[in-house]
Amino acid sequence: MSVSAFASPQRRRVLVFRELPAQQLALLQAQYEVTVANPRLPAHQAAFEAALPLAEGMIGSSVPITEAMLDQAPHLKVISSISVGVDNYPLAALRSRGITLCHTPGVLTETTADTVFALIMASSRRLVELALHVREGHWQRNIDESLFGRDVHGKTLGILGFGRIGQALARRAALGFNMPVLYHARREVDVAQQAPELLGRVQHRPLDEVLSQADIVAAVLPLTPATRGLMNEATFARMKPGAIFINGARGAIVDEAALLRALDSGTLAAAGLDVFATEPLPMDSPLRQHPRVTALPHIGSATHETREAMAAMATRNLLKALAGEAPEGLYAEGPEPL
Ligand SMILES: NC(=O)C1=CN([C@@H]2O[C@H](COP(=O)(O)OP(=O)(O)OC[C@H]3O[C@@H](n4cnc5c(N)ncnc54)[C@H](O)[C@@H]3O)[C@@H](O)[C@H]2O)C=CC1
Ligand SMILES: O=C(O)C(=O)CO
Repeated sequence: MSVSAFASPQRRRVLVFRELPAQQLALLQAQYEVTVANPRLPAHQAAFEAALPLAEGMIGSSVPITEAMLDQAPHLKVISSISVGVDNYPLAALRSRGITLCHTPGVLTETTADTVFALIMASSRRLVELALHVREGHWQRNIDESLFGRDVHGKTLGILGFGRIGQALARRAALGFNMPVLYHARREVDVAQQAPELLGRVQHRPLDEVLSQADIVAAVLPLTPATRGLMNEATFARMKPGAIFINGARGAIVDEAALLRALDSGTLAAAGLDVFATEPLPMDSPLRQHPRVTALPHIGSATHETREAMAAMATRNLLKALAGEAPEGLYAEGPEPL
């Protein structure tokens, strides 16, 4: 991606802070003066900062937007995130400044649930480890039980967060793999109304019960002040000995040092992680090399189809919101603060 600006003083300005497909960029350029500058790239930082003072709209993802940036952007009306998670945005500051936040719920739900289920399979059946066993030439005779995995079908799945992705994950587990599902969420879901196909197959339980009864626990809830560090020394200790932990949410919901201790003490048999406290995962993180960790580079929604759908939805959101119309992906905080 190159830093680009198409100057024309009278047009309203939009700042694109992460790569956008050409088609979406063209839609923006047809109506707005567009600067493309990703502040995570040193070569783009100056252009990003120079664009803030005139920007009315911003679109992108994976960049923490700070109050200091908002201070530099007095004309900003809309931020359109190419993500469903909104933990990169200072929600209270946006609210108090009257800046609209949009996101991309729904279009990535099924793909992210696929990724989380893939991590469940990979961690339980040791798929990555055993594929490397073949690739590295260690398959010289039939494997013995030291390399056996664990069944997935029929095991109890605990889901932390039972919204769009949690319910899509439950469908895969309950309907495809005959797994009883326990879930922990801020409130009980009316399954008969929202997911009738899961009636009788999922149960809402307090966190402690989900942790102590599930064979596999998968986190798919947002990162908020209430969920930061949710999985820590005490909560890992409540999990079944030999259980598997999967994180498809955000890295910071987990105390990574406590996770490593839980793996090394034998509390956890394995962990499957798509997200990390620091991304990309630092080279010296012990999670990179741990034999019982399957680590992915935050690919929950990373398919061609889904990333295109997210970019298209985020672009529509931005154009609508800047036109003063109601965008499909308006981020609205629920009745309870996050
Ligand atoms: N790994 C990846 O690439 C991806 C990760 N995600 C993460 O997944 C999250 C969930 O996405 P959706 O299912 O679309 O969201 P959603 O809003 O539909 O569902 C969130 C669920 O979490 C629950 N929840 C929220 N705060 C809670 C708390 N303090 N305690 C217990 N439960 C709580 C809610 O009650 C709800 O059941 C996103 O916020 C994002 O962080 C989303 C997409 C891709
Ligand atoms: O949408 C999100 O929140 C992601 O993590 C990436 O798709």
